[in-house]
Amino acid sequence: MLPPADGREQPDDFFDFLFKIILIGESNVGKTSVVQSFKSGEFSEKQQNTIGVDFTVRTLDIEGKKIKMQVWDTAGQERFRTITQSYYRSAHGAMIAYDITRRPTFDSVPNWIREVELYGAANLVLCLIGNKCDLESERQVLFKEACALAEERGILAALETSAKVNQNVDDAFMMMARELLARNGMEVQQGAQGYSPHILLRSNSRPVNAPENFAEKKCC
Ligand SMILES: Nc1nc2c(ncn2[C@@H]2O[C@H](COP(=O)(O)OP(=O)(O)OP(=O)(O)O)[C@@H](O)[C@H]2O)c(=O)[nH]1
Repeated sequence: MLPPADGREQPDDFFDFLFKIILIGESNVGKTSVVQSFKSGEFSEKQQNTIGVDFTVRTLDIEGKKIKMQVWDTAGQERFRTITQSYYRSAHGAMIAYDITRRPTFDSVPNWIREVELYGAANLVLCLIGNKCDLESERQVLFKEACALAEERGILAALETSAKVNQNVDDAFMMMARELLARNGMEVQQGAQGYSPHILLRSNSRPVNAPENFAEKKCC
């Protein structure tokens, strides 16, 4: 959408880019909490399990552009799988979340990648999110394991987040937005040098469903 040329105030729903991001992963890994943290910075210990799909919107300002992030928070429970799959196709980016304190939620990440490959659009950008990193003493998954998986599968970034203490949540969405802007021909800097040790940003990620030779792979 182009801004009015006469300098009039922009309406609330003005934006330069609209990106649709889907959050997927096993039940109770904290998808709804991450979205809430992104939207309002708030956290609640008690969350209802998501039924189907919930929508949230937040507008980011990146290098003078208004980026509307429409985030689809999906239910992790198996019984909603058919509903949630129908949302993959129109997503520009997908965040696969796991819980760093529950190994099986990380072990199932390849299944979620397969879902995205099956039902997602070409060129969909993928991020991996290890949530609940505030619970360090209960950790069952090392960050380097997530990094290795990201390298192996051509995932844009691996991040450890905490919705509870609002750690790295905004960074995850910012990275996704910047990558999508770059793929839309905008010149944007990722600024990865400022990120924490719980963030791996790969410069040569390969979009899901893109040919194998889209980008060369390199090791950590
Ligand atoms: N300590 C801690 N607890 C968290 C964090 N994120 C979420 N939780 C808790 O984990 C539980 C599950 O969180 P949800 O956000 O409902 O998980 P979900 O992945 O959306 O679950 P489904 O809707 O079933 O797919 C809740 O009790 C949250 O309070 C976090 O970063 N740290």
